[in-house]
Amino acid sequence: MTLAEFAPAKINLYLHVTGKRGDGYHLLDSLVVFAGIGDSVSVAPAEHLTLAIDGPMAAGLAADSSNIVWKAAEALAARAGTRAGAAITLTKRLPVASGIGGGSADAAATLRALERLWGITLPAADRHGLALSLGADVPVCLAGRPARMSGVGERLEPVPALPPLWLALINPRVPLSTPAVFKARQNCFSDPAALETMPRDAAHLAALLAARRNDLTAAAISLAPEVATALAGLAACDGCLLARMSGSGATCLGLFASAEAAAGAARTLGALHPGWWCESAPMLT
Ligand SMILES: C[C@@](CO)(OP(=O)(O)O)[C@H](O)COP(=O)(O)OP(=O)(O)OC[C@H]1O[C@@H](n2ccc(N)nc2=O)[C@H](O)[C@@H]1O
Ligand SMILES: Nc1ncnc2c1ncn2[C@@H]1O[C@H](COP(=O)(O)OP(=O)(O)O)[C@@H](O)[C@H]1O
Repeated sequence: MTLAEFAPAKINLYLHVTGKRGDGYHLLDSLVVFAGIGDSVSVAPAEHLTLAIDGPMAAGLAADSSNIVWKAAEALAARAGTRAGAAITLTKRLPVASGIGGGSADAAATLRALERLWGITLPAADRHGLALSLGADVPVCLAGRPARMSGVGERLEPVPALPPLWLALINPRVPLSTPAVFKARQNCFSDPAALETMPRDAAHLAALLAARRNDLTAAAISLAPEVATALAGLAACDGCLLARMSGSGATCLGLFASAEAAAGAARTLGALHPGWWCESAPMLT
């Protein structure tokens, strides 16, 4: 018996840094959605824990206890008090350290898959705490649906229904470390900016988002100037309603009202920048 879970890319449609906690973690306000492109995690019964990694982005990722998939499995086993093992396979399609939460999505998919394999149902608060202990982005990835994320990532609220939307996702293949980007930013803060109106369509959503920002963009560009090139390239594509960086970068997203327009942008930028990761996908609603 093998059980598989999809680990979709996490996209920050806006990301405001609203403050800083005493422990150095930043307070955020973000509209988080998921894309129909991602990694996958499959699990099968086994006596011990093992991890194998395949897929186009597997290179350089260690299949040992430093991998967040392994950490998620160990943390769940400890919390549930089980000594069961599992043979885990991670198929890595998302670029590593790229602002689209690949590791967080993998951790969340691992928790979901192992809960099924091991027959575990944790109380909701324990499950949430376990996810947060793995990373600030893991709770939203575990919830797996569009949400307003605040606090350091622990507060999740439902958002108004979002219209159909397609994304071009462009990564210049420069890994960016999340702590390094937070460290490089100017020490100023934004107001929270929840979406209060239900967007009529993709263009309306883009207009609402245009009044918001990703507050980590300047810091990411200071470390990886290619981010600015990706944003300008996306903005110049036919049908691009908004170009923005996701998370701490370097992946940038273009918002489009059709699958064809998003795919066209990914093709155009892929042809201009061989070696960049240029994909398109629907937003999952
Ligand atoms: C910035 C965001 C936005 O969604 O996305 P990514 O760029 O990672 O995809 C996330 O908050 C990242 O979440 P995640 O990658 O899980 O962060 P963690 O592993 O918990 O923390 C890594 C480091 O990032 C910084 N950090 C993270 C989250 C936060 N709210 N404040 C922070 O200052 C801290 O320096 C921390 O040591
Ligand atoms: N399964 C995993 N996938 C991606 N990165 C992982 C994984 N396990 C551990 N990591 C480490 O986590 C760091 C953050 O990676 P990732 O989650 O892809 O980035 P981001 O937080 O920018 O979206 C990387 O530097 C990588 O070494």
